[in-house]
Amino acid sequence: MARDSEDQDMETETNGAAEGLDPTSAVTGLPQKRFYRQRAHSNPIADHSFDYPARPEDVNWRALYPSIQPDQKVTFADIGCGYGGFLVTLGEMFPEKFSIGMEIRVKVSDYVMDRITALRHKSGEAGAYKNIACLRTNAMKYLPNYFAKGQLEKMFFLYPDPHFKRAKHKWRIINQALLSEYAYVLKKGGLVYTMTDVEDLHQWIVQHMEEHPLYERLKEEEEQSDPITPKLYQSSEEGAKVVRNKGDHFLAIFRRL
Ligand SMILES: C[S@@+](CC[C@H](N)C(=O)[O-])C[C@H]1O[C@@H](n2cnc3c(N)ncnc32)[C@H](O)[C@@H]1O
Repeated sequence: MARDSEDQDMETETNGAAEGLDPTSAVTGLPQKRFYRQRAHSNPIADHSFDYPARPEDVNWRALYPSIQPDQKVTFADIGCGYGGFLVTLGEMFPEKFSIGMEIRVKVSDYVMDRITALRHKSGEAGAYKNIACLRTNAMKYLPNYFAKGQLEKMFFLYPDPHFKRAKHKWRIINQALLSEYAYVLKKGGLVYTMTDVEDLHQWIVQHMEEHPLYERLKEEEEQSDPITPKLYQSSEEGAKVVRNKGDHFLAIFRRL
C-alpha cells in the first residue's frame, strides 16, 4: 500500500539505545535527546495504534502522578509537548498544579517520560516533578477521552507544526472543528496560550480563534503581564531554537468565554 512519506512517523533516525548504549548521561543523570530522535512530522489524521480510555473516569492518573489524590485533577495541558522543556518549567512554576504533556511521537514521548523519571529521582526527598507527566496520544482525537467538561484551566500550543501546504492545513492542531472540542474541556475563564515563529500560522490561529464564539483574545497588556508569558519564548526546545536562530515569535492568548 502506498504511504505518504509524512505518514511514516515510526521511522526513526539512528538510535543508540537500540544498539545497546545507555541513553542516560553519566554527568547529569538525565536521558540524552540524541537517543530519542524521530522524524519531525507525524500525520495526526492517520490511524496510529493508541490505547485510550473510553471516558475520563477510566484514566488511571495515579499511574502517572504518584502523589495525586482522588479529589485532585490535571488542569494544565501542554499539547504537542515535544521534548518537554516547557512541561518541566510548568512543574517548577506551579508545584500545586498537575500538568500533562501530550505528544504523538513515540520516541519523543518516551524521552519526556524518561526525563521526568530521572528528574524525580534526582530530586530525591524534595519530591519535585511528581506534578508533571507525559502521555503518548493524538491530542486531535482523544482529548474528551481524558478530560471531563470544563476540567482544564490552561492549554498550551507552543510552536505547533505549521503544515505549510494548503492541502495539509487540515492537519493543523488549531482548526475550526477542534476549537469546539478544546472549548469543551476548558473551564470558563480558562486560557489557551499559543506561540509560533511562523507569522502565517499565527494569523491563521488568531483568525480561527476570533471567529469562534467561545473565545476572546486577551489584550496585549494582559498577555504581557501573565507570569507565564516570558517562559513561552524559550522554555520549550522549539522556542529555544527560535531564540538561537534569532527568529520571530508570535504570541496570542485567548480566554474561554
Ligand atoms: C514543532 S513541535 C513543538 C514541540 C514543543 N511544543 C516545543 O515548543 O518544543 C510540535 C509537536 O507537536 C507534536 N504533535 C503534532 N500533532 C500532534 C497531535 N495530534 N497530538 C499530540 N502531539 C502532536 C509533534 O509530534 C511535535 O513534537
